[in-house]
Formats: sequence, structure tokens, C-alpha cells
Amino acid sequence: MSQAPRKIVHVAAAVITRPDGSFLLGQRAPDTFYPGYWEFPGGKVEPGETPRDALVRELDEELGMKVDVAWPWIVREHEYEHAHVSLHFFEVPAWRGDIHDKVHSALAWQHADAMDVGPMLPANGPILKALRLPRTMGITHAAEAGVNAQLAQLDEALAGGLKLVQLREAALPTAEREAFAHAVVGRCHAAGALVVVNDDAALARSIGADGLHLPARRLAEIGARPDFEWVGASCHNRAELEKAAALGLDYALLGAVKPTQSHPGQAGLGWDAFGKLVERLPLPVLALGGLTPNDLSDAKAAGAHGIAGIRAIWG
Ligand SMILES: Nc1nc2c([nH]c(=O)n2[C@@H]2O[C@H](COP(=O)(O)OP(=O)(O)OP(=O)(O)O)[C@@H](O)[C@H]2O)c(=O)[nH]1
Repeated sequence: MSQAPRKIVHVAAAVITRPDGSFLLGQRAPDTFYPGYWEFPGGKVEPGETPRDALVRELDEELGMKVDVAWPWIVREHEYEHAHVSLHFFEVPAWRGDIHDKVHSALAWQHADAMDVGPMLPANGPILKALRLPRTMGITHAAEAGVNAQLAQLDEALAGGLKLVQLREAALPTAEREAFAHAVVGRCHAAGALVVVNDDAALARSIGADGLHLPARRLAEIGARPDFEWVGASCHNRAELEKAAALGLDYALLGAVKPTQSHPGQAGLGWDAFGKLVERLPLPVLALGGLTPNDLSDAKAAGAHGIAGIRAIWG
């Protein structure tokens, strides 16, 4: 006998962040579902509320926090035995008031790459992976800047804290490209940064990269997620973003948000259109196109995970 579809329970959940990148988790109390499991503070959206209203109310009721800034982030669905939930995540980087918890057994500030509490609620595995995705991606342009100049720019950016690099060098001759790719991976891994390779799975494997980045035309062709720890794709519209989500990719790039040197004469999407395109997606999206690190707050306010760039990242 087929079962009637279950009603979706909408939940607002907060990634409350401190400037050092840590976020707050709460341990569920003994008398709830999944007692002892860890969760992001939040709770159910009541009738008549938006997810943002629910977030502000729940953080006040649970923690005594007055939310000053809440940026929409990702929305993920999960089927529990007791409910089908749709989790609306927000990043909360600014609030007022001391934290006085009223509902959890314990609270803990955590870093996604060095968690020391667990287990997390089952829906939250992909959320932790998304939190491990750095907020800024530098895209290489050695064919244009010159290999040595690009490596010097990379060293400087890594020293400044860059943690995610996309190697995109289709125009470099093969031998030069391979030598450059090895040099990039060596430098990035020494600095604790991830490397994804644009559109070349064989090169990505041979240099020990962390993942593969798919151009939109490749995303259109494939029917399954390539087998790498990190897989992302370049997208330009909602259909491409939804395909990236359906394949279970880890991130998407979306642009161009502002006019760029590489596409002169083309107006950018702007933040309003960007925000509409990324609404309610289950994967983080990096904004691309004419952006500098000064645009990071505007990008997050529009729903981006972070920004990606070429010239502005390499200085
Ligand atoms: N707050 C929060 N809830 C989450 C997270 N992940 C996750 O799957 N959920 C699910 O979303 C729902 C949250 O609702 P809630 O906090 O208002 O309710 P509850 O289950 O604790 O108890 P209740 O039904 O008595 O209100 C639960 O089903 C919970 O399992 C998370 O990170 N934070």
C-alpha cells in the first residue's frame, strides 16, 4: 500500500558564527527525539511566520540572543522517522546579549574541520561539509599572467589565508600545465588549502587534487556525480543550479554578478537577481564576476556562501 506524502515541517536553523570561524552547536536534551545528538540552534516555523521570523524568535527563546544579522544560506530536506523536515539555514554573524541557553544539555563552539563533539543529527552531515568549504576561491590565470607571476601571486594569497583554489589553465601547453599544476597543489596543500581542477579529471587525479570543477557544458552532459571528494560546477541560471543540486555536488559558482574585464559590455546579474536564483538551494553557491573581498558581506546577504574571482583575488 502506498503511503500518503507526509507534510513538510519547516525548521529555521542558525549557524551562529564568531570571527575565528567557529560556530555554536547545542546538544539535544534527554526528553526529545534524538536525545544527546548535536544540532544548530533553531526550531519549527510557526504558521504565519517566515523562516527568518522563526529564527529570530527561536534564538531569543532558546538562547536569549537578539539577532542583528541573519544571512540566508542553504535549505536542505531530510526524511526522519518522525517527520519530513525542510531545514532553512541562516548564518548569524552578529547579535546582542549574552548567551543564556534554556533548552540544550550543553553548548559548544566548534570548527567544521576539527569537531570534538558528536554525534550530529543525521540531517546535518552535508551541512558540516558545506561549512568546510572555504568562503573565497581564487581561480588561476597563469596562461595570461605567466606561470612565475601566478605562482608568486598564489604564495602571497596563501600567506594571506586563501584556502580554495581552482586551477583553470586550458590554454597552457600540456607539459607546462602539468608542471604548473604540481606546483600549485604542492603549495596549496602545504598551506592547508584545497585545489579543484577545471574540467580535467585525469590531471586532477595525477596531481592529487582535492576535487573537480565542471564547466556548465560538462555539467549539462553528465548523469552522475564524478568520484572526487569535492565536486563543483559553474552555473548561469536556475536550471543549471538545480542540476548541480540534483547530482549532489558540493558547491556551485554563479555569475557574473558585476561587469567583468573578461566579458566587457555585459551587465552583471546584480545582487537582487543573484539572491532570487540561489533561493532554497541545498548546496552552497559562490558568487563570481567583478567581485573583490570587500563584496563578501553583500554576497552573503544575498544568499551566497562566499565569492570566487580571478584578478581581485590575486591582487
Ligand atoms: N534546531 C535544529 N533542528 C534540526 C537540525 N537538524 C535537524 O534535522 N533538525 C530537525 O528539525 C526539527 C526541529 O524542530 P524543533 O527543534 O522545533 O523540535 P523538536 O524535535 O526538538 O521538538 P518538538 O517537536 O517538541 O518541538 C527536529 O525534527 C530536528 O530533528 C538542526 O541542526 N537544528
